[in-house]
Amino acid sequence: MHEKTIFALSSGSLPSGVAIIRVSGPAVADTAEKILGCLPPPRKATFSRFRHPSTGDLLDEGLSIYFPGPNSFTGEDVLELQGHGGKASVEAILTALASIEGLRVAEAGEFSRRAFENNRMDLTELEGLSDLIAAQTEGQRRQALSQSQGVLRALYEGWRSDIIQARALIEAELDFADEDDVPGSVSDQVWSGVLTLINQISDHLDDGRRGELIREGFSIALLGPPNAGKSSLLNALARRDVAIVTPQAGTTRDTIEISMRIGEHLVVITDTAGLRQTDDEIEREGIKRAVQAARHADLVVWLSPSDAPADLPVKLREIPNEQLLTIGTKADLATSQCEIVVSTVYTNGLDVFLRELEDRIDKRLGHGESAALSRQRHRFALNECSNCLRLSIQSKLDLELRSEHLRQAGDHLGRLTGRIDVEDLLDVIFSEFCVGK
Ligand SMILES: Nc1nc2c(c(=O)[nH]1)N(C=O)[C@@H](CNc1ccc(C(=O)N[C@@H](CCC(=O)O)C(=O)O)cc1)CN2
Ligand SMILES: Nc1nc2c(ncn2[C@@H]2O[C@H](COP(=O)(O)OP(=O)(O)OP(=O)(O)O)[C@@H](O)[C@H]2O)c(=O)[nH]1
Ligand SMILES: [Mg+2]
Repeated sequence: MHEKTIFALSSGSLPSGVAIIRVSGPAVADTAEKILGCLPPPRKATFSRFRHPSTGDLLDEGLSIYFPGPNSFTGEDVLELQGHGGKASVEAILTALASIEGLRVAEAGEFSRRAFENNRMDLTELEGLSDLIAAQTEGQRRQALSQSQGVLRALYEGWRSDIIQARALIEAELDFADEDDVPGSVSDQVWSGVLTLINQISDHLDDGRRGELIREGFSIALLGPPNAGKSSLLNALARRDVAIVTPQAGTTRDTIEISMRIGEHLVVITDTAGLRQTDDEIEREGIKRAVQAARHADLVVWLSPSDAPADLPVKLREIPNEQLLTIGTKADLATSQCEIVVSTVYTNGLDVFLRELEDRIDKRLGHGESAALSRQRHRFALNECSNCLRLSIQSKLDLELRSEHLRQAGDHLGRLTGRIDVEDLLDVIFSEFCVGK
């Protein structure tokens, strides 16, 4: 339990219709007495007057809710003061709270941190909560909500307890190794169970980075010869004048990124320098970056001008078919061989193009059918876990060593959910939180 009671404005920026100030910690009951004159009934929204604890001045009136611990968001006693969302009203209440002995302003993410420390949430749920607040698309919202409700926690804790169970059986076998009548079949079963687990983890990892792409954004690179209309298309998609467009070939050099929503998903679209042979040093650097962007993209859109069709250059032929979409541009000037054609002059074909993008993105990212890992941290830990499990099933190794590999495998999952030594990770995770969360 923490000594200090923390408080902060938990609702959004002011002014707002209503503002929610949360207080959490051992001094909550005392705080309620001082500000409200009494402790409101548990878990009931109660109309109250908020008064300054020493002067008795009326500060605001609103609703108060008391959540006695451990049945609260943080697991501690929590008091919510839901007042008017004026800057001065909120300031007056915060100042009054600060004047009470034992209370201090919460740091960013501190309410959530206490929820973690009181075992109300594990690390993956915390990350889900942080993602939920950052979510900008329906896909992100759905994934973050289910993660904050513990889909990954359930999966990883389940695996961890399987490993602990397996290790217990192996340890038992080690203890009885001197006795002649121990059947080998127990450990055979254990190792076949571990093999099943390795396969489950591998299926979970082998998801085309679905969860990470939902969270970070699906990346699309626009490539083509100079003057194909890449920057014009970027501007049309962004509906603003982001990139310079001129009739001169070789206008764009730096890569230019925009973020937008397509269907349920966040997408990052990169405009690039037109590909051609050139002696211009700056342009050459731009082309190098363009090729890099193409290699890192989840989808490359190749723009072939209808009036001067251009094939995909050799250095982009390594890109797999399903990550490539060729479209004809400047459809107003000539007929194109391409199935999808656009014209940014008459804004023709943009809707068909967008629908094709949406289809491809949805196919790749799905609709949150199964639990997907959402961070590289998860991928690293699961890979480490899996490596240890693979070592543990090597029958030529000493049984004691194999058991040790099992222990390490379990520890990697424990770090993933925050059950073991994660102090260093906490600061990283909470740095993403805002004050009041
Ligand atoms: N006013 C308000 N709205 C809010 C929050 C809040 O803190 N205050 N939340 C802040 O994130 C979210 C809801 N999160 C919460 C999570 C748990 C409990 C809670 O009291 N849990 C108890 C009782 C559960 C139950 O009755 O089933 C418990 O888990 O024991 C409250 C809010 C979104 N809306
Ligand atoms: N007729 C017609 N002209 C277009 C269309 N799209 C772009 N243009 C023109 O083509 C020229 C080149 O357009 P950009 O968008 O700058 O082409 P880019 O592919 O970005 O060119 P670089 O940056 O040089 O590689 C400009 O003059 C545009 O106005 C189109 O759909 N139809
Ligand atoms: Mg350009």
